[in-house]
Amino acid sequence: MTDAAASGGPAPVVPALPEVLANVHVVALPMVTKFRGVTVREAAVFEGPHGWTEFSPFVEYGDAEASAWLAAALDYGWGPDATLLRPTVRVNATVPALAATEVPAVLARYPGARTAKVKVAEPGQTLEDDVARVAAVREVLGPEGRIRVDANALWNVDEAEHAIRALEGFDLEYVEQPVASVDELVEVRRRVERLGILIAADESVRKATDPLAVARAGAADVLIIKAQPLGGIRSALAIAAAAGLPCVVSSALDTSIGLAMGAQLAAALPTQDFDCGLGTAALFASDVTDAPLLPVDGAIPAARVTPSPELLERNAAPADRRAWWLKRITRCHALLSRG
Ligand SMILES: O=C(O)CCC(=O)C1=CC=C[C@@H](O)[C@@H]1C(=O)O
Ligand SMILES: [Mg+2]
Repeated sequence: MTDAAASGGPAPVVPALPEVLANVHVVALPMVTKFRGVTVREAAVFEGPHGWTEFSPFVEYGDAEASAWLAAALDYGWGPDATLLRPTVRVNATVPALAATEVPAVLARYPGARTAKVKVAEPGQTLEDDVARVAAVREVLGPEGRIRVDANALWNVDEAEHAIRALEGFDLEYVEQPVASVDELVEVRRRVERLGILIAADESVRKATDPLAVARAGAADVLIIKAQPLGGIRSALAIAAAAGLPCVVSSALDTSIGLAMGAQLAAALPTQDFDCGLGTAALFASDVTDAPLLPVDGAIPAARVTPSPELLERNAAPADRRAWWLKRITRCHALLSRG
């Protein structure tokens, strides 16, 4: 779990449990395409005095890791509002590890996006599949488009070097989490430095005990920061400031309520050199609001989202799943209360 306090972050805001549980809706949102093995995304959304907020750690995460996501939800609903420096945030298209033939249809879901993030290194697929997918994206975006790839730590150092060389001709903006550990990132970065390809760290920031270890080791050129896993907007801003590296805010496959939290984090960063991975409402067949944060002209607004009661009802998770989420919130709340 990320320790926000250890990185100089703000003390968590923890309202009493009955206040948190007073108005929890658990939803199960269908997706248009499988993404990181997920076809139905479960999330808990609830209302604090500052507006609607979201708690949606992936179901396989343990309580210690999930409690950082609860800290984020509570901070967004109960804590102070972030100071926003821009009203909208440019987003990238997110291309799951699909066949190259499916790429044009996926990109069409992100009107105006000039950047695409392409998933690679999917188990059961080959480097040829990745090359074909990236080629198809380059074909649609044209030479001016920006392409980044995300391996989710699934390569070893040699595989990463080999794959990056195979993909080099597509003019990559950066390679996200090619390998798992900070030491391996350092080595891959050293090996591809001469190619002028940047390395970004994602899991090494959001799943690390010390989210600043990457920056200290010089293991990446860019940090991927996510509001929920990093304990909230204020905590993520503190990590970004302490790291001193360019940051790309990305979604956690949140509903539009959580995406708005991410958009506010992005809008509060002092600089924004890269498009953000916050266009993922386009991967959902249904959301919690009639006005989901779908990209328009390649951007989404950095404004809070209020759900529609009809959609909360229509997308409500089954009773056993709702009970599971309420227990999870209760356990994570206990961990946060203990400090
Ligand atoms: O960054 C994007 O374009 C979209 C978000 C995204 O890729 C992710 C969201 C949720 C879980 C992660 O496996 C994944 C990522 O690795 O960045
Ligand atoms: Mg990633």
